[in-house]
Amino acid sequence: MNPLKLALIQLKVGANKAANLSNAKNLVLKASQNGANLIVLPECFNSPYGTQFFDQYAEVIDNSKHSETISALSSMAKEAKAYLIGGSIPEREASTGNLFNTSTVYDTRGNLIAKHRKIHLFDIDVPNKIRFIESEVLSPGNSTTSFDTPWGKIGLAICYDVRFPELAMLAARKDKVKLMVYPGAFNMTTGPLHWEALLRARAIDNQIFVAGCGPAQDLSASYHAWGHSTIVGPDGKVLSSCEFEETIVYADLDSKAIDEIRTSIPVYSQRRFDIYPDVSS
Ligand SMILES: NC(=O)CC(=O)C(=O)O
Repeated sequence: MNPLKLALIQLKVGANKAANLSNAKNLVLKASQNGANLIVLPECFNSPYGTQFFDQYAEVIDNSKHSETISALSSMAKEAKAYLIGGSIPEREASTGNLFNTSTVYDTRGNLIAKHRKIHLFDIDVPNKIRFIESEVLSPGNSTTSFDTPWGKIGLAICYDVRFPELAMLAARKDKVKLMVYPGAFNMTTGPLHWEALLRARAIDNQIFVAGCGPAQDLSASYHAWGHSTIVGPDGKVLSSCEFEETIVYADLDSKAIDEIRTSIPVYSQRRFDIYPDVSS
């Protein structure tokens, strides 16, 4: 099997949903023309990121009746003939009206094959820096997500979920994922402090590939994103990254690298679950 060519689209997101979708489409097609097999968009890619926007931009995700964004993503994947992780969007659950931060995944024919609702909501208050309380308007998801591809299983979670190592470990050990993908949107406070460190930590913990895809920075928006979309190898080295601008970050992922690091530094098989089977209390 040839390596998986991964493309992270660091999209510039604005207030106009139709423009965001059309911009995403252009860059998805560009990534596929450059040979990408799996293309990723950032967290909240069809709407500005902010609790004040989620209700206005929310869409129902329904297999039989596709929303504007779901239809657009499905067509993009089909036209690109690539797997597509559609960043995330504000989702409205039809039966309850509850809102979620939700990522959807499409195969090369445009079929919706997986859906992840952000499990850990971004509730932080750093004095004089940033206060963001997603739980004021969003409900949390309650399940982990992985999906099959010809390159093996891929795990999916969203942004703040990266801070919780248990999720990636579950995916790596139970689902045997080779790559964990996080559409994200860190900011100018938490980005420089933690973004790359967390992505590298999840890769080193589990000896898998890890990717985080953020939006480009827009200083006229209320939320100043950190950008820095990054792909990390199973040995913890950054394979590819960028800064703040709209761009596409690529890397070729060969699963042989996972076998090599697990053989040379075998922590994957040296874990002592007899000593720490449950650390929840
Ligand atoms: N946007 C997020 O969910 C998370 C984030 O910015 C952070 O953890 O920092």
